[in-house]
Amino acid sequence: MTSLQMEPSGINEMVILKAAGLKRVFGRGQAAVTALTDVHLEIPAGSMVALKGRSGSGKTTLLNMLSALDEPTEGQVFFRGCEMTKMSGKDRSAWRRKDIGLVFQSFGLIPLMNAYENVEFGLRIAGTPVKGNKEAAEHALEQVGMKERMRHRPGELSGGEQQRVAIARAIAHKPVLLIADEPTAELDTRMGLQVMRVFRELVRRSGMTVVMTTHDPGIMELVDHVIALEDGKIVSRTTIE
Ligand SMILES: Nc1ncnc2c1ncn2[C@@H]1O[C@H](COP(=O)(O)OP(=O)(O)OP(=O)(O)O)[C@@H](O)[C@H]1O
Repeated sequence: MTSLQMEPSGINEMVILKAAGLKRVFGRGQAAVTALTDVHLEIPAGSMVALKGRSGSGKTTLLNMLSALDEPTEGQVFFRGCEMTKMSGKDRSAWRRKDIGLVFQSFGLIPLMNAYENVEFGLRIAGTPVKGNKEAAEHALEQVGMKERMRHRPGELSGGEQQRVAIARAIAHKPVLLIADEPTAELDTRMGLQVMRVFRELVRRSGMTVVMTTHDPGIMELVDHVIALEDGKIVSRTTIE
């Protein structure tokens, strides 16, 4: 492992996401909690990056800033050089729907819908035109190795398979950036590795960028860069050789 320089610089085509001077304070006065402070980073396009840190270190808060689900108290977030923190809420939502896929620890599948219906429904609620949705949903399920099981409901699938369906739902609209909050936390080691393999293939085949949080040291070895947080600050950046 060597130290990774991800200090802020000018607009760089190879940088998909950049954060400059991020700070996030929740609440006011005596009850104020500073969840993030002085965060600068650059995420290289087509890489897998893990944010690590103890519970409460600010990982989810940072992911929420990077995906524009939440706004920083101070600082800026740039996507391909374009400042997201300046955009209106409406424009940010439109950007998120088009360019970002979101994956969560708890899968979030609808129990009464089979795998295919979950993915296709995800496309519909994101406002993707219905024409082409069937092909897009099937292609996404194929990419995660779940096409054969697409008529199965979540209750008939293992945790790892459910998470793969959730990933298919997140990538069906072909986002360039996948943001995943503890995607392997509910899974055993073998299934966690399956999910990581799926991410790796998405990066390799379609050049997607994956930014995820994790507590698991085994998972961290499988990414390209690890950013460690402590008390809301970045304390180390490591490139995995
Ligand atoms: N909406 C909120 N209101 C007040 N404090 C918050 C809020 N969200 C997060 N925090 C606080 O900000 C800090 C960072 O929380 P965050 O969820 O980002 O940590 P985390 O590293 O993702 O933790 P975990 O691994 O447990 O998910 C914590 O002290 C948390 O209590």
